Amino acid sequence: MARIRVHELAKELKINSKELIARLRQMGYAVKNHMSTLDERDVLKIKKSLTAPHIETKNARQPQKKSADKAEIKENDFRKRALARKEEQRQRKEQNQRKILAKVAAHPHHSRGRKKRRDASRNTDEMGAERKKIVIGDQITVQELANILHVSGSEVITKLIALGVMASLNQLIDSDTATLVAAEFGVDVEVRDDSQELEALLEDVPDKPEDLEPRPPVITVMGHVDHGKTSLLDYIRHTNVTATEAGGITQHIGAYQIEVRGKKITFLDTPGHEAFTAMRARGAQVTDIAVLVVAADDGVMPQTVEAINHAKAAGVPIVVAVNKIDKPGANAERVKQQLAEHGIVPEEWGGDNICVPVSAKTGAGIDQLLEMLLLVAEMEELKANPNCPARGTVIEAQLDKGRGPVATVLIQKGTLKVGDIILAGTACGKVRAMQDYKGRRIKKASPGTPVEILGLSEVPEAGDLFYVVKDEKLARQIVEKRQEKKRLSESAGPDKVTLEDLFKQIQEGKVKELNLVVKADVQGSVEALIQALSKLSTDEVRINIIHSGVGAITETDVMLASASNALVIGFNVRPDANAKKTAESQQVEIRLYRVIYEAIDDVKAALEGLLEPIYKEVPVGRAEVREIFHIPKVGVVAGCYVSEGKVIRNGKVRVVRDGVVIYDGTIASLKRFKDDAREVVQGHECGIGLDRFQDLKPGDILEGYQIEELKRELKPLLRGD
Ligand SMILES: Nc1nc2c(ncn2[C@@H]2O[C@H](COP(=O)(O)OP(=O)(O)OP(=O)(O)O)[C@@H](O)[C@H]2O)c(=O)[nH]1
Repeated sequence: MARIRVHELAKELKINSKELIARLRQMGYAVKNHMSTLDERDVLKIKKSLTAPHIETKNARQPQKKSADKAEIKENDFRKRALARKEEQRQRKEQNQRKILAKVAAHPHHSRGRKKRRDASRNTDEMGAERKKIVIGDQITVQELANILHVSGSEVITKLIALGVMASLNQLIDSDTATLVAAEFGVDVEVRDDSQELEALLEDVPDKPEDLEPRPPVITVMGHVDHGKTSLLDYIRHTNVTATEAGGITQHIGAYQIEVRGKKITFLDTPGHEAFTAMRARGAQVTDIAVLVVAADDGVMPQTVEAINHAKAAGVPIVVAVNKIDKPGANAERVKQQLAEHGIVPEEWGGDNICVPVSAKTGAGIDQLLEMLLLVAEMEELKANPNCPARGTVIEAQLDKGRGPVATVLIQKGTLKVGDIILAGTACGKVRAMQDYKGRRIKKASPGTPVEILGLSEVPEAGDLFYVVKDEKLARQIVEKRQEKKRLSESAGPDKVTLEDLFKQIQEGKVKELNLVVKADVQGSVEALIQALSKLSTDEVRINIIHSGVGAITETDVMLASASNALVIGFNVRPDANAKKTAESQQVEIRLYRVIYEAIDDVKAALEGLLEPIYKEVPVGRAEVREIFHIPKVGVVAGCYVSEGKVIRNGKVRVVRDGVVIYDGTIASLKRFKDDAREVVQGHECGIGLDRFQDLKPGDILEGYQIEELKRELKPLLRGD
């Protein structure tokens, strides 16, 4: 089925992409940005619903509104729509209430009071005369859905299983799935996610070309250990910053700026591709140009290759500084040759990469290097609009005893001013004070500038994006929603590609490239794997080996995979302890193999959709109901005999009467004599209470079961080890 991108549809509908995205999200479509795709069927539905007249259009047509400021209308659009919806909902609720009361009034027993009235309303629902409606966000945990549906968690899980979705109580399900489940209970769902509407307010609006002005490039220095990254950064700082400033740098922040022939260059002060990729893994892209430092006496080393691949994966241009040329054993030509083998071809050899021989010790070549950075910046046409509310990225942040949360931020567009209301991650506040990299108090900061700010409510994380927003109330609302989301999604983890769900994501158009990081014990295996895996590319999805190397899987490999949404394939190697930990926290899939063709087969099977996980119901035990007790306030408890296996409290259970399943739910209470028991094994008697089921009879059979995800017959150990 043909797919259309959101921005194309927006163009067709003559509205801007941002507005369309917000509308689509309100309608329950999980669109990420203007490049997200929609299938034809959805497009038809969307067109139909968006071209239908709605409240705002009506209002806009009223003559008295004509004079209203269009820009203001747009700005308040989301709020207005939310208010209109709320009002509509309130009216509907009132209407329903009236209907229900009218029905209750017609009911002969209505005078019996409240309880009856509640029952009456429930009956009306059950009869289908009035369908209940619930309002949910774009995702919800199984337990929360069960709560608002007033059913047990296990009932929701059972419905989910029937829909082919395996989820535990704490797991998040999307609104589409929740809608299907609710429908099973005769309940309609309205999907309304304020947080998305709020977040949409933060979305970047593309600037008009005439508003853009050149901004300083932001540079990260990378390279193998001891090749001179820190020395180079220090040399540049001292010759270009300290020497001109009496007293030098009083306040050291995570980045600094220099000026070359009146043009500024911003250097990030944490060298190395690890920090660079860690930021990227958080969704922040701050670096414009990578300076790859290679010691001329040592040549290309493993971390040089890593740095190259990390920069390439980020699509950042690389300028090579061939360092230590003052040393006797220096051989810049050999370095260039080695670099060419890794796809970094010097300009003088017809390639794209500028290589500058330098010495961080004597300073030779450094001016030329800076000139070259400006040249590349010019070619990259690095521009930003300085005249809009500021936004950018947190470079580093910490809690200062005296000053509270302190964050170094890089302004990426707009101008940040003292007094602005900003939010970053789950922190917000008013900018109380700003300092530049020299520790000087400043009142405003323009794009490309690193500044240290005070005034945030908590310490944000490096890599958090920051935004200036209109008012503190809005900032707090967004932060609250984010905190809520964070709490909810902690159990679910981020949406990463796994081999298991690769096919699904390909089908949904979410994945067009499968990025892989390949590690093996020897170079021969690395090459064999790369060759065979690369050949698996299909029309739908391209296999992209973003990094490969010999040796254990490291934390850096995992961060790179996380930043690039890649899987890690290890052949005869293991992840080290940090890599394992990071893989867990970042939800990166590491697949380990001992036979090359198994790795190939797996990826192939995943591409063809043959790697679907398999779920199986596993019996746990059986109990027979011998006697029924009616216990006041508790309800029905069945005196049972465990005839097979065991019975587990909170376990799933089915009630079978005369071979027919009459209940499917959860064991709510389990007692052995008078005491609560976690489980009761075969040959013992126990008391069992079921969740929301009272109709037990002697002779009923209780069948306990569990749902297990079957590991496929994969030899390798998956995800960690
Ligand atoms: N002769 C000479 N020595 C250099 C040059 N650049 C750096 N060094 C020396 O090389 C060693 C390592 O330099 P660093 O700047 O610490 O290297 P690095 O890449 O930052 O190292 P890590 O932070 O450990 O990754 C130090 O002893 C420096 O003095 C250079 O251009 N010439």
